[in-house]
Amino acid sequence: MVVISSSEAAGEVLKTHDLGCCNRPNTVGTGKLSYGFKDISFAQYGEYWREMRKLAVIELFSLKKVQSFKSIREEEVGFMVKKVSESALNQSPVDLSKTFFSLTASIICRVALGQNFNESGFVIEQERIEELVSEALLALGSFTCSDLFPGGLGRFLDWLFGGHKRINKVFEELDAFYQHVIDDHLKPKVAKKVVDSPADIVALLLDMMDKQGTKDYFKFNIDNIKGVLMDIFLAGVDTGAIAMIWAMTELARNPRVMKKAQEEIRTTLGLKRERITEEDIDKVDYLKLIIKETFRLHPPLPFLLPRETMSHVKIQGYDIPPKTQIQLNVWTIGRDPERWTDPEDFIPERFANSSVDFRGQHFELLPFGSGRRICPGMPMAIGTVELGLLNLLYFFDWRLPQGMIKGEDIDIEEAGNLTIVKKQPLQLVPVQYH
Ligand code: HEM
Repeated sequence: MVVISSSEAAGEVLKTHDLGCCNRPNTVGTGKLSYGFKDISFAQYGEYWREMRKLAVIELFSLKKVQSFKSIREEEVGFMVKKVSESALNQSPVDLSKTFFSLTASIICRVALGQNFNESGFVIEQERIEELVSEALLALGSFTCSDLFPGGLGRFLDWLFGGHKRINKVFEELDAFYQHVIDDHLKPKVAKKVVDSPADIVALLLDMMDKQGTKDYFKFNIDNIKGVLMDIFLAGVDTGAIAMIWAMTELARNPRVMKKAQEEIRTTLGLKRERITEEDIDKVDYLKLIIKETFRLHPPLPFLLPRETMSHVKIQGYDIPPKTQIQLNVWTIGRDPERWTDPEDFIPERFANSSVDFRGQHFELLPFGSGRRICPGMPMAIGTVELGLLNLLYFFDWRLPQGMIKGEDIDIEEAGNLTIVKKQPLQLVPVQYH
C-alpha cells in the first residue's frame, strides 16, 4: 500500500494515472449485504460499480435533481431553527453534534426514501438510524482478519473471533429497513398519500428498474437498489453533519471570525427576516471562506476511497507496481506546512484572494475527492452545510456553556476511522438574535 500525503503527489496520481476502484467486494459485510452480491469477482464488481455510479450521477445527483430537493432542505433547516429557539428560550445548551446529525439524517431520509421523521408511522427511530450509520462506518473502517489474510486463513480467523458478526448485524438491520421502505413504495399507488413533493430516490430507481428492457446491457435489481441506498446513507448522513460540527467548533473557538461572519450575514440579508432560503447563500461570501477553511482543517473523510494501480506507474519518481493500493491522505495535505502558512490556525481569509476551491481541481484541498470517484453528493452536501450554518449564524448568537471561559477551551480531539468526528459533542448556548 502507498499513502500519498502531498498535494503534488496527489495531483500526479489523480491527473496522470488511470487507477481502478478498490472497494472490498468480497468482504462479507460490505459485499454481500450492501451490494446484493454473494460471490463476485473484482472485475464484475468494477463493472457493476461503474454502471451504477453513472446512473446515480446522471439520474439521482444532477444539479436539476438536487435543486428539486431544495424545499426539503429548507423545511428541515426550519425545523432545526425552531428546536434551537426552544433551547434559546430556556438559555440551555444545545448539543450541536446531535442537532446536525438529526438534520442530515432527516434530509437524507426524505430525499432518498421519501420518509419524513416528522410524520407518524416511521418504521425505525431516527436515533437508531443515526446509531446504525455510525456503527456501520466504524465497522467498515476497521480491519477484519480477511482483509489482512485474504482467503481461507482470514475467513477462519474471522469465524473464530467473530470478526464479521458485528459488521453483518449492523448491515442486516439496515438491509431490513431498506426492504421495508421498498415494500412500502411497491404498495398500490391508491393506498399512498398524494403529496406535492419531488419523487424520492427509491421511487426513481424503482421506476427505472421497471422500464429496463430485456435487451439492456446493464440491469439492476432490488438488491442493487439497496446497495445505492447504503452508499447514500453511509456517505451522506455523517459527512455533512461532521462538516457543520467542525465549522461551529472553529467559530466558537475563534470569536473574531464568528463576529465577522454574523455581521456580514446580518448586514447583507437585513434584519428581522422570518426565513433564510437557499437564494440567500450566494450573497454571503465570508461564510463560503469559512466552509473552505473548515474543509481544509477537518475533511470529514481523512482518506479518499482507495485506488489501485492497474499497471506499473511512477509517482514522484518512485516506481509503483501494478495492483498496489493507493491511499490519499487529504487530512495531512490540508495541513502541509510546505503549502499553507500557519496550517494549524483557522484563518478563512487565506482563501479571500485565491482561486483554490474544493471541487476536485485543486489537489491541496480535496474534501470531496477528485476524478472518477469524486463525491457525487457534493452539490447536495454543500447546499445543506451552507444553509444550515447560515441559519444558525443569522438567527442566534452563541455563548460558551457554563464553566467555560474562552473559546479555546473547547477541545478539538478527534475520533473515528473512516470519518473523523469531534470526539466530545459540541455544546453551545444559543441566544435568539431577534
Ligand atoms: C460534506 C459532506 C460530504 C463530504 C465531505 C463527502 C466526501 C466524499 C469523499 C471524499 C468521497 C470519496 C471521493 C474520492 O475518493 O475521490 C465521497 C464519495 C461518495 N459520496 Fe460523498 N461526501 C459528502 C456528502 C455526501 C452526500 C450528501 C451524499 C449523498 C447524498 C454522498 C454520496 C457519496 C457517494 C455515493 C460516494 C461514493 C462514490 C463512489 O463510490 O464512487 N456524499 N464523498
